[in-house]
Amino acid sequence: MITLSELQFCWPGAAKKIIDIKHLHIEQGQHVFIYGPSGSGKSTLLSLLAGINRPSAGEIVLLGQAQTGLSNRQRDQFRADHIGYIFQNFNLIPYLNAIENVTLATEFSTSRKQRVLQSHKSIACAAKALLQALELPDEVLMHPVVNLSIGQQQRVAAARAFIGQPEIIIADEPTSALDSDSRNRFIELLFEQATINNATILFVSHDTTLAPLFEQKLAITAQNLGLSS
Ligand SMILES: Nc1ncnc2c1ncn2[C@@H]1O[C@H](COP(=O)(O)OP(=O)(O)OP(=O)(O)O)[C@@H](O)[C@H]1O
Repeated sequence: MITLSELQFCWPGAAKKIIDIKHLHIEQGQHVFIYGPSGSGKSTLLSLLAGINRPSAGEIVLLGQAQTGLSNRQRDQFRADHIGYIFQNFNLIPYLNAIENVTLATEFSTSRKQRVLQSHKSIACAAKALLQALELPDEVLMHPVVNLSIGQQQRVAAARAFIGQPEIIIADEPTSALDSDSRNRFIELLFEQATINNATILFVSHDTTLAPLFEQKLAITAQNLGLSS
């Protein structure tokens, strides 16, 4: 569950607010498509939700936890425990293999590690199962990810976001380098994993042909923000 109230954000030195949201509520488990023109503030909004930047005013409540009162360290821990982030450029460690890249996400969160070990005999086994569910071929599991195709790296990035069942998955234009068949299949796989965990997905893309796949659409423009179903 995500609630934003009177949320404002202005980059230091900028003349006007880039984010100005009166109220927004997203129920747990929703798949939300966030779109808007280049420069409208989509990535800025994600950085606020992930606690990377702090709002200039207003409140973000994630999973019942108000984020404003948290210290930087507490926000970092909250992110490690509850948020899986799929970056546009994936941010994988190039010389580590696929399984190592995925297990890394649990190194910063005891709760994610414990959740994994409730259902798997090791973190590596869980990483392998997730990568297989996301259709990464077995023969590349042990290759350094720098040698993987873009579509394969994207699956590793998704598995890293999902391991340990974080409640919120943030995906910032993760499909921009893919053809339309691979794009749709990747989104289907994301939804399958999210449904297993009842995770909320916040998915940013320029590609509005993807919007019908999502239950909710969030349009961001320079002036306003609206949610539709
Ligand atoms: N670190 C920063 N410091 C100052 N201004 C920034 C910073 N990051 C982004 N901005 C500004 O904030 C505005 C919104 O940028 P943002 O990256 O959030 O847009 P976006 O909608 O994600 O764009 P795109 O679709 O091109 O990725 C832009 O005017 C940008 O120049």
